[in-house]
Amino acid sequence: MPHQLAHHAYGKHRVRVSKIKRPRRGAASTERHELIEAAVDIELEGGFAPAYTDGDNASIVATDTCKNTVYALAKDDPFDTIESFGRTLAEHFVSTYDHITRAGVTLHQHSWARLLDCPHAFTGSDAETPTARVVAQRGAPTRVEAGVTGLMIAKTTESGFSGFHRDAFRTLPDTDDRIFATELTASWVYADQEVDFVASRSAIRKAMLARFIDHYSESVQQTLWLMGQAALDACDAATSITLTMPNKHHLLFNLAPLGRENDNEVFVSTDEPFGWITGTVTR
Ligand SMILES: O=c1[nH]c(=O)c2[nH]c(=O)[nH]c2[nH]1
Repeated sequence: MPHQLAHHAYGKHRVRVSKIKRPRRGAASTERHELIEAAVDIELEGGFAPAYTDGDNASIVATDTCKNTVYALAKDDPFDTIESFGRTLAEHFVSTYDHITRAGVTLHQHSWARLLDCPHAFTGSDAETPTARVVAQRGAPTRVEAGVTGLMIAKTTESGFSGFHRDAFRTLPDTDDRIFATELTASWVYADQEVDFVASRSAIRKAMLARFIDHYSESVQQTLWLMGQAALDACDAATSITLTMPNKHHLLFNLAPLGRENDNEVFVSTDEPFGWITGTVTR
């Protein structure tokens, strides 16, 4: 046979599920609710090759069934965190179906924060998104990663970029005072599953943000390295962390033709192209 199916996986993406949790039941207007919401991606690997190569669907757990599984288990599981719910889902697929060898579940949380002190009203924000990725694999421990994406951070000084490589194509001047703006994506791996996911997430987020502002940044690369170390120092349960920090350039606008000085005050923000900087820190 001239061709081989080198890799195959399938599942359902963007299954949007929300759950009202009612820790204390009471009258409708006073009962205190929690609202958790996520978009879930499911990817299954295993003995599905005949569906691709022979048109034999017998082994296929339909992507529609994958979708239904999310809602059924959202009912059965406490859905305390995206990490714990992701683990329930991933382990369900591997333990229920003999021919599924690996289930990857990725969750993006839509955060709802309580509106004033109302027991049943919330405000939402789509920017900073907590994430989780859980991989259950037959014969191996389940791997839980947690993270965040879309976390916008900026500082308006205490950042420069100088001394970088000189050659014929370099035009960027050295600077010792610039805007440092980025949209942080980070994900960290837990050593085992007996982790307080809420406390660990909070400690890592706080440590990364505190480190972002506690030094003069020589480059995005240096700050990424410092933030990664701070995250691991803040959470014994995390073994490694990957950060991605696009450089959201704010370029000094040339006001001279308009008869004005620009004393590091007026910038043009550009989306593209952007600097792309990533790194993984381990113990
Ligand atoms: O912090 C930075 N790192 C770079 O690698 C780089 N390259 C660039 O043009 N500006 C910056 N800034």
